[in-house]
Amino acid sequence: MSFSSSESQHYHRKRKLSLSHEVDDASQRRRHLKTSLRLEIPTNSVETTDLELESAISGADSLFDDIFDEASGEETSTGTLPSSHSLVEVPKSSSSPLPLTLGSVPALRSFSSRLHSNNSIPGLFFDPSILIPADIANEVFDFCLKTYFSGRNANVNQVMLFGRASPPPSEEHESDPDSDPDKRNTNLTGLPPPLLSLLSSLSSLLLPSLPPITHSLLFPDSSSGSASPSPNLHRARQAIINLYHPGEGITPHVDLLRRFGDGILGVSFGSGCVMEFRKVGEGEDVPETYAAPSSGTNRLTNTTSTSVQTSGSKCEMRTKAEEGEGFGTDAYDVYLPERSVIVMSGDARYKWTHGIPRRKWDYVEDVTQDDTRVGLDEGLREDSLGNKDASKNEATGSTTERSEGRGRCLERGTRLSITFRFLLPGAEIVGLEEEKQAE
Ligand SMILES: O=C(O)CCC(=O)C(=O)O
Ligand SMILES: [Fe+2]
Repeated sequence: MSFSSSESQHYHRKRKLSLSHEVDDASQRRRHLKTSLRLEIPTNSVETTDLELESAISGADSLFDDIFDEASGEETSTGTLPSSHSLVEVPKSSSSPLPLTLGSVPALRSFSSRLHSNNSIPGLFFDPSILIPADIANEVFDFCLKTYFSGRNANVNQVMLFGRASPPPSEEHESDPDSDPDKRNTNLTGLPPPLLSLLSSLSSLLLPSLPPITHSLLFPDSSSGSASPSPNLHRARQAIINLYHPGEGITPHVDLLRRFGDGILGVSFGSGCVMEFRKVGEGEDVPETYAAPSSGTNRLTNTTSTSVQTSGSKCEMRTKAEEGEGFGTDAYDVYLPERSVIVMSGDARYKWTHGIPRRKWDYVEDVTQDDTRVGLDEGLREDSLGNKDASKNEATGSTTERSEGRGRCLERGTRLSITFRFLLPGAEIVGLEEEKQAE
């Protein structure tokens, strides 16, 4: 199977929890599984095809062959950081009450991060006070649930959409003699209108806070004030939509180095959750493989990563001794409230893993710039969590909140995330490796 991203297509992923298996020996990691993918051409619903794809799966936690997001198993490159983009993120405006980069001014993050490291993550931009407007969030959330995850897709939990690359001026002229900008920016992009509106509102929302070079990385077509042209200009955009039920998470990973460029933009809908960041050690293989959202065992979380362990319907702090040994030196847990936006570029994209622990509750403590706790007043709660109004999450069952010691336990609801990335040249042709393996 192969396709060009210029043909608008999307893939539904079916969760097959029964196929989960634990494999410790790296040589036994590769498994051939039947993975059912539905290939659809969504623009004007031209065609729908069901494919059975024989493919390889790698990683002990993996439930699927992830032809787009997992390495083939041998891919262990540490990647090189594009020299044009070695970043220390410095928000350029002070218009936001909490403009921050992680590590410099984390307004809210889960307790464990404070225990393990105070270092920042260059290239990670996260400001919990920057929230996408509720009406846009609701529209996108409802649209995605209805379009991709209900009815015959009720067992799907991951969908990939591919937007067209905007062609260089000469090609653009050939393919669209009228050069109608409206056409280029809407129905011909391949992404559905609610996602295009989301992108446009994200671009405006982030413009005052992101460094111009980062803004131009994420929104190469917009005028961000960046002096240098974006490396992502004319690259196809991928939107990966993940649906997490309470208790589900995603294995720590670095997004595929050979498939995606720099600049990853993620938005949370429906519920918040903790995202864990871990620095990849010197000489350590970059873990590019990951499991799609699932409730399978996450050994990293269970044994080493958090000072607060949650299970079932309980949220309780664990003592340090219960945490286990082996935790690395650089680690942060960041609570991503619903409607919040996270940006990974530079080191954050290439040298740190991100993952979501599989649990139903997150224990979250508010901290300020100098790591002093701030009061849990209503204003802060509303700003940082976006969850002041408890009735607002009725549809998804999120977010029950309980005070526990020095922080709060937040119950997860159904969370949907949309992550936007750019395909590297050549990465828009997929499936060749998988076809070979299937032979
Ligand atoms: O759900 C999220 O926010 C993260 C998803 C992610 O990391 C991925 O799909 O690569
Ligand atoms: Fe990722």
